[in-house]
Amino acid sequence: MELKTILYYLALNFNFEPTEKTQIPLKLKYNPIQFIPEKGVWVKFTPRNTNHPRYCVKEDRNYKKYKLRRANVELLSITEHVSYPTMGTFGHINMWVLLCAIVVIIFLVEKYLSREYDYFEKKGIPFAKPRFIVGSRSDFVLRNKSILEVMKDFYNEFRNDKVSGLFDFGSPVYVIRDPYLIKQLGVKDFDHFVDHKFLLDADPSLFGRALFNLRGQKWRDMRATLSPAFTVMDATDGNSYLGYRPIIISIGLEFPLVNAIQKPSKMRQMFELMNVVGQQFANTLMQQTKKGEHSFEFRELSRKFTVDVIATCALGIEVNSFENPHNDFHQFAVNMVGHFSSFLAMLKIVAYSFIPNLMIKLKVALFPEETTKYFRSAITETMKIREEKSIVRPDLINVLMQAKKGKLSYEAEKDADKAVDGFATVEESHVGRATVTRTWEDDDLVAQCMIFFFAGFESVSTKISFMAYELMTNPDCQAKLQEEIDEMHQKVDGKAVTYDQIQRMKYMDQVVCETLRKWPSPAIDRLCNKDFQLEYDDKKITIEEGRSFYIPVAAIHHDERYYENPDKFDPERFNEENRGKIDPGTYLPFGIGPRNCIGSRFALMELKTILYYLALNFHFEPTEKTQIPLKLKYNPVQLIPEKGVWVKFTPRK
Ligand code: HEM
Repeated sequence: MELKTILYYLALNFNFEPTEKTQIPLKLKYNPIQFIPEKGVWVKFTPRNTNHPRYCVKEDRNYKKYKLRRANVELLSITEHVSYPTMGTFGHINMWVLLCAIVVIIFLVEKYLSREYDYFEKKGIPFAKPRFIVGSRSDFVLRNKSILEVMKDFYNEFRNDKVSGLFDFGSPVYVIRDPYLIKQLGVKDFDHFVDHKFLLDADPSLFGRALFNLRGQKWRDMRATLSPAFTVMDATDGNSYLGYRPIIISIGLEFPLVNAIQKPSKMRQMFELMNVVGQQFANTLMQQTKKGEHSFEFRELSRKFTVDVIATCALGIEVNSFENPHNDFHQFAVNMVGHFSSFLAMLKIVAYSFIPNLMIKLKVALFPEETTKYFRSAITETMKIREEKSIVRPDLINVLMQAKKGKLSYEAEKDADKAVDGFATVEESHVGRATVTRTWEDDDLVAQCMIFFFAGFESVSTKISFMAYELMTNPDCQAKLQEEIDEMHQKVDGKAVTYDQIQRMKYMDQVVCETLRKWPSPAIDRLCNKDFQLEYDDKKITIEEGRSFYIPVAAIHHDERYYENPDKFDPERFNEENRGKIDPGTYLPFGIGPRNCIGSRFALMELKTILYYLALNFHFEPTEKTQIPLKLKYNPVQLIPEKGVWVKFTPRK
């Protein structure tokens, strides 16, 4: 009936003719279930010149495309007297073959994945019971709980066991929850557990060459190459530093001019750049509020800050994403996060762990080719211009250019410098302090810019939004923070703060530390690269090469044995008196040991800078869109607010 109806009205209204795109004779593409024209059926519709009342074809593009196309196949079949039957018996046979093949494949996959389901049982270690295909990771498919809840469930199931097990699909993974063992495996016996579990170094896109994904000696060399960029001490870079003052005079920002004789550390130099972005951000927000726009989704908003920070500090590009949200860099960043958090990307990551050889053969890349291309050309072009014009700018590109020439080395921090940093900062180990002689290819260096770009803007903007949420819902904390900020503002006479001044703000550090405690990365992981004898209580077990473990950071941070009333936001946990009582094995926002977060100082600096300028200028309040209490959406990599964090900014008097 449908066919006849559409045929009636179309033929009533139009003449049908082939176009230059029409495939004549029509060929079929392969489809086991039905006949489908290989290149569709292109038809030119010419309205017929008759006096009948016309049927009006709906001006909906999809409707037209779909309905007309379907009708045309049948029209051709009728007018040309060519019969296009359904697949009939043959089609059904094919369908059954297909279904059987699917069932057999599922059966074989399950058989393959379940081959090690007795791994922990044999070792006498308690473990989360595996389920069909997904092992213990049904969260990955169901996505009905946040990763914080998933981690807490694993953790609480074996509350009193120092070590337990779970199955990432078919692969057995240890879960280490005892603070002493965490320190042992993460720091003391680090040489057995150098790399991450997911073998993404084979990813043919630039991402595979990024520090996070490198393994073994290559990782050690790259870590040592990059670490001078993240110290607070001066690095000997062989360049005479002439002072740098970013040119953003038009909006009348104040910032200290770096002294030409005293050569500041890389971090301090980068802070100057960040400071400018912080003030610029607060100024633009102030202008928006004057125009009557007060409420913003804070994660989205703070991404604009972090994109600008990372663009200037890492890549030497100045953009104002708040004023110009469609700039290439901001768009690129948003697309990159979109790709990374997609289900497809997660599948690729998992596949790289289980079938790395096949993935390498198929050259499956985590990020699309355009992303890599765009990034590569932006960085190499900048490096080329700098080389040609002898431009020296205190940013990561400069560090990488020096690293390429072998002109960088790490200098130990003075104790005084260490004291300046926030409590959460993680120290660089002997690995990062080593001298490197390896020559890097351009792509190796570009890849580091890419990971800094990615890590620097996405993880930080998410943490900033949690911080804003906590300050809105804990107005006492907000008031106390503003008191400290106002004091500092008076002390610097309304000018910009310096790195050391902002780092010495105690309550601000407490707020940041507590935010990172309550909303950390879900877990960190390590891969065993040589057999290890693990001894605890009366047990002795061997963790074999190729096995891996998780440290369930988020669950540890929410364990009331370490943090009383863990769901409460309480910056006093990190005051002078209390912070000394915290066991480092129970506070891991930036990971642990030589493989910890290389950007911890940078991240803290970003968090504090934005907090300083925003809390100095605005009160944060919830809007009717703010989700209280905040819920998390499912994401296997990080904690993300389900409905964002809506904030109303009211300018302070
Ligand atoms: C608040 C923000 C951030 C948090 C919570 C965070 C957290 C982490 C964590 C938990 C790890 C894994 C550590 C481990 O396995 O022990 C990590 C690694 C890493 N992070 Fe961050 N990060 C942040 C910001 C940054 C920034 C701003 C950068 C760069 C500018 C950065 C660069 C990296 C890199 C390159 C690694 C891999 C290190 C390696 O494998 O040697 N992160 N981060």
